[in-house]
Amino acid sequence: MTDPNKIIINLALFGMTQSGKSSAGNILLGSTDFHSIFAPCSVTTCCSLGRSCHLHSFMRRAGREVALQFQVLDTPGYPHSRLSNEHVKREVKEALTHHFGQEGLNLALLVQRADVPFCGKEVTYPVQMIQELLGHAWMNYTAILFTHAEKIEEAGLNEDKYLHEASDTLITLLNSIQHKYVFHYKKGKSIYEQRMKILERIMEFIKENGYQVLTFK
Ligand SMILES: Nc1nc2c(ncn2[C@@H]2O[C@H](COP(=O)(O)OP(=O)(O)OP(=O)(O)O)[C@@H](O)[C@H]2O)c(=O)[nH]1
Repeated sequence: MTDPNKIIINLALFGMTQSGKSSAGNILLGSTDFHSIFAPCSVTTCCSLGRSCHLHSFMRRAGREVALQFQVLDTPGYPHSRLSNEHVKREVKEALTHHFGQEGLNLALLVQRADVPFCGKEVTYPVQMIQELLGHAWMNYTAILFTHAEKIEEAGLNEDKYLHEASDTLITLLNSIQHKYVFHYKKGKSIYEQRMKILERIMEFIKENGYQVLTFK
């Protein structure tokens, strides 16, 4: 029987090689489960699922504290430096079915470096994979997690200015996903504060979507 005082939130990370998926996954989980390292090629080759500890004092329902647990699926970069696009797509599809087939996916996070312009053919590949694997309702279940956001501040911009000056491709994508985005700054605040800021925002998106999930067969 499901425990009414516990909610499991299922997230999947998508993005280009070295966009910061594993690192973002570790922040979300509050762990170092995923192997995250700088490399001039793709590091992650298989999908893997990480689970966070239960988070208390984060959410209340009907006057009672609800424990939240996040499950995060890390995926290989797309495009990948060694694996074909077909291989990566198959791997991710199988992992989604295996881990979230029944329970369902709450949110797909497109992990995108804020310091890499969102233009050209390759940046759209991960979006295409999300569309193919999530189906026609993909936009209700997708948010962008911008990594390397500290570069925005270093350039003397802020989030609003950055988005105002963004490429047409990014603006179109943001419009399709109803402006669901969050910036990750890898400096300043403690890891705990960075984590809470991102989790709060993600929970807002999930709540706005009525806690609906996408299942995979
Ligand atoms: N400065 C900065 N570095 C970051 C940020 N996010 C990730 N990195 C670094 O970028 C490098 C690659 O990060 P990963 O998390 O391994 O990237 P990935 O997308 O999982 O990489 P692949 O598995 O190769 O596709 C690591 O050295 C991270 O520490 C960020 O927000 N700011």
